[in-house]
Amino acid sequence: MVIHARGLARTFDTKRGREKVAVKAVAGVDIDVEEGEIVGFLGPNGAGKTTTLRMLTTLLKPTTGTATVAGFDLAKDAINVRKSIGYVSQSGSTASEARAGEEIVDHGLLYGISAAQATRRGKELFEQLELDGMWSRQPKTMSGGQRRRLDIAMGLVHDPKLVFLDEPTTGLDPQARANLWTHIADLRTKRGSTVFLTTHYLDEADALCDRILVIDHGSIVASDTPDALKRQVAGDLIELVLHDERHVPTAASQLAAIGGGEPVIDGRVVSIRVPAAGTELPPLLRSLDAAGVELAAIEVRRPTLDDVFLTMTGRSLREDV
Ligand SMILES: Nc1ncnc2c1ncn2[C@@H]1O[C@H](COP(=O)(O)OP(=O)(O)OP(=O)(O)O)[C@@H](O)[C@H]1O
Repeated sequence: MVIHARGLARTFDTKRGREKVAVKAVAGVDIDVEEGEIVGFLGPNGAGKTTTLRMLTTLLKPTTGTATVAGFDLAKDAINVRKSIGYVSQSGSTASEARAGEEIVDHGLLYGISAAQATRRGKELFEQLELDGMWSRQPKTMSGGQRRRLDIAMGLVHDPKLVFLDEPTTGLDPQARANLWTHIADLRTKRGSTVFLTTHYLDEADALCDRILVIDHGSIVASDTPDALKRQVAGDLIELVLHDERHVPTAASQLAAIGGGEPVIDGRVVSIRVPAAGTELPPLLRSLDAAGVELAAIEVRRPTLDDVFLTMTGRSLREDV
């Protein structure tokens, strides 16, 4: 287990007017992450994602709870935790004046590797992350996507096996996001890294993550593969468009027989949600045919993570950042 956290909690004391109030940012979470997994940590604004990440990366002390990260105890051995992980924060960490290569080497020195080692690793990472020719460039002259990849290179210069990425693609255009997804997936396939990332983007979690943890109001409300989450909450939608409205009752009773609840009827369209449409369709089509029900069209729609999120938290994720 690369991350094993139990009851991790953090309360902040803040002031509301003159009154002192305790804000429970994270209310006691259990997190297990296996080696080689890419895990997405999702939740609406203020749900507690960054606070959890800051605790797991030793930047913030938990109020209560315990964790081992990369095999070291978070409370007793923070130094070794820090040496074993990479952390790419939301804002990035590049100072604007230095050259990209210098920043990488400085970062390596910070982690206790030699300048020669940091240069070698840095150049290798620049190649892997499509930053060839950028070694002597100032980060402020780079595009958003290039700067984000430079942030990631900095987080990887000491060759950590566990990488934390806080909203890695926020603010990038769709093409740069898709490009970064490839690089994040490569971290696992080419380097065997474990990746723990926070995101607001459901499509990102869906495309990239083996497993998704959903946090809401400081508590984890779901942990599963994207597919299982979608099946669990929403189910697939089967929609039959009939040639003849007179066949609606027959079609409806056959859909009801699948056992997914009451079919919804709208003119010549009869639909139902079922856990997994793939296995239901062949027998359904045969029995509709046998009953003489002619179809004009059939549509199957898989639920999106959006459906899942809305069902679970009653809130939608901020998609526009
Ligand atoms: N230093 C702090 N002092 C007081 N309250 C804080 C502090 N840091 C976070 N909080 C509060 O804790 C809660 C969780 O914040 P956190 O930043 O972890 O959420 P998040 O899920 O990362 O949100 P976002 O998606 O906006 O980054 C919020 O209510 C926030 O206002």
